[in-house]
Amino acid sequence: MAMITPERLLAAGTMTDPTPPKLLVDGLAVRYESAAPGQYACQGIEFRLEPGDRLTVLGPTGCGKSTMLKAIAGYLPIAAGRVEVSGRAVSAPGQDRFVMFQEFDQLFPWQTIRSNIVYALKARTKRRSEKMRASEMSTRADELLSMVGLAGRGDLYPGECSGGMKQRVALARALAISPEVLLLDEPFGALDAQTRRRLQEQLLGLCERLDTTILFVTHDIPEAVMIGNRIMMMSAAGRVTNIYEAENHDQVALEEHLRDELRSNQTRGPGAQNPTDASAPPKRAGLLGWAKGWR
Ligand SMILES: Nc1ncnc2c1ncn2[C@@H]1O[C@H](COP(=O)(O)OP(=O)(O)OP(=O)(O)O)[C@@H](O)[C@H]1O
Repeated sequence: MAMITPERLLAAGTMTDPTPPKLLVDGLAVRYESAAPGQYACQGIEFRLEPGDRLTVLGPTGCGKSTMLKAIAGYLPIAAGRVEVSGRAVSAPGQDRFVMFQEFDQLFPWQTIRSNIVYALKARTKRRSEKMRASEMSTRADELLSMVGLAGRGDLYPGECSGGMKQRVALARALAISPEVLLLDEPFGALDAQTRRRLQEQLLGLCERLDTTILFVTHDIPEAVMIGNRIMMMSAAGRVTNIYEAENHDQVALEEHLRDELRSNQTRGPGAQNPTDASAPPKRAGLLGWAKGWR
């Protein structure tokens, strides 16, 4: 059974923590307009991430992982609960969050990959009212390209890049924006196994180096365990069933356990996406900020 530590008491809001978490998701529920009354794509989602946390999200297909991510990004309205970044409520997209999707076409095709990154640097300096000369931006863009294994390739256009290269550029661009929270929705899903592995390693290295907070949706259990310091499992009903602290578990045993849990979560359990009373807010998961043990 999981111990109640001071950290968990803090997380549960029973003590006062002066520093707001990097990302707070508290009782989040999202409903599409076309859905039946009272039917939520995800509901009762609760977690909090501190700087440098990497939460990976697993769950059966259609359980609401992308929906949750889009709501956190501010692209979808919140039906219940709240989302905060560093204590600021999220109600629309903002530069404090950056989303990276699986599609390779997030770059401006008419600009070189270096210019794509310079564009992001301009956005960041404007947001922070910083000053950076054009030559500095160009140098910084080349540094970022080197960090993702694309040294000396800055003059290429997106149309001249492979899928894996474009995802590297997208990653470099995300890092150039330097968001408070990086949201990734199966970013490497369409890549071959070798490229995927290399990008996973690069992402992990960069996140550790830059202390980036990430929320990473994936279907791939080894990827979830490799990237995440926390792994969140969702049920077909769009609810959180468990959050694991990766470091507390043997990697192989955890992967096996997650495989079993994912299999049993395929079936829609009690409290599925259809609370009977449409006006009532969906029930909370009761997992805010702490990881349920499974041993
Ligand atoms: N634009 C939309 N309009 C209406 N319903 C939607 C829309 N997008 C998704 N849904 C529904 O919301 C639910 C959750 O979908 P979502 O894409 O978030 O799941 P997911 O867990 O990310 O799926 P997958 O693992 O297959 O990518 C599904 O029942 C889906 O049909």
